[in-house]
Amino acid sequence: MKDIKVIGIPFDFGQDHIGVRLAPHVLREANLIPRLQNIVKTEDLGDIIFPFKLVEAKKDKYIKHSLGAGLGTKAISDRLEEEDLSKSFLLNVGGDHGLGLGTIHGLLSHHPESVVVWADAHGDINTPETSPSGNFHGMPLAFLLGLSQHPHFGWIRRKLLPNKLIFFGPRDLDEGEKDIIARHNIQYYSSEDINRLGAKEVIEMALHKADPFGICPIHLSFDVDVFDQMDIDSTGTKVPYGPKLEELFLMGGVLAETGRLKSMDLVELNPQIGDAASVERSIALVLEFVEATLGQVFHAGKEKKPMPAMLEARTTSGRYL
Ligand SMILES: NC(=[NH2+])NCCC[C@H](N)C(=O)O
Ligand SMILES: [Mn+2]
Repeated sequence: MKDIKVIGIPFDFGQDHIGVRLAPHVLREANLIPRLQNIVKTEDLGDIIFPFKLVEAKKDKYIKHSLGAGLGTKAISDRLEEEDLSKSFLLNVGGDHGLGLGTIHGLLSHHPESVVVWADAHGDINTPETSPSGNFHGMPLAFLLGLSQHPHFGWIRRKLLPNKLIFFGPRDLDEGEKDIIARHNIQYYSSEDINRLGAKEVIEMALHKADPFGICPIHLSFDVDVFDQMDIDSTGTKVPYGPKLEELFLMGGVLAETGRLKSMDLVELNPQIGDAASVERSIALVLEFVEATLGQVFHAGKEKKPMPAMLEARTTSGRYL
């Protein structure tokens, strides 16, 4: 890989907060692009444009904003499909996690054998029928695996195989999700597993099971709510008992060191949640995670840079005392 391509995806049809659509903008304001330029040549492809959420004329019984979610994810997939990614690392900056249907569907056209690591406090694998909330950001994986049908998602034509999916850090699963995960035998490592077995060991074991020959490209779909709620404030669906900061940074590093990490979603940062200081801390932490992971993708084995935002989060969170 020669360079990084960044695409902003202010997709917010997956849940009710509108602040997530501001994240690509605030991350650029916080110097996302120059910081990546320090690692390797980086091109900002700009944003995919979506209409604002409208009050739904007729409420869908199962999926809120289903028309926006269906058309929006199709637009994302089409956009990524036409992009030349042969020499580039792709960073998709969301937006809510519903966009993962679009990004991964689009990426599967380039790398049909991809392994997907879903780092998240949640499963995001509800079908419209099992979803307790009707929020599409809790459903993208069920569509990707071909477990859900809906008229606004009739465009879906690729499938992610359940054995290519790895959950890292989930701790808030709905009953229907637990069923789906068990039925399809999907790899699942909770914060407790990670703590007990070690982040490096867990991720290596998981990759080995998903891809025994170690040849498949890897996509990391990183929901910032995978961080413990004490470590990050500016996200819409926080959950306690997350993996430790070090464990998450290590996971990013181990994926990078395989040499096969080709793309990443960064989702659910919401700069409208939390006071000014915690918004600033959240942004700094997220940027540092991206920087540390991509630093390892392009300069594996080199000495790591100091991580002030992580240390700051450690001292303010009260979790590591
Ligand atoms: N990407 C997220 N933050 N997802 C939260 C999903 C929460 C819950 N499981 C639901 O289906 O509504
Ligand atoms: Mn998620």
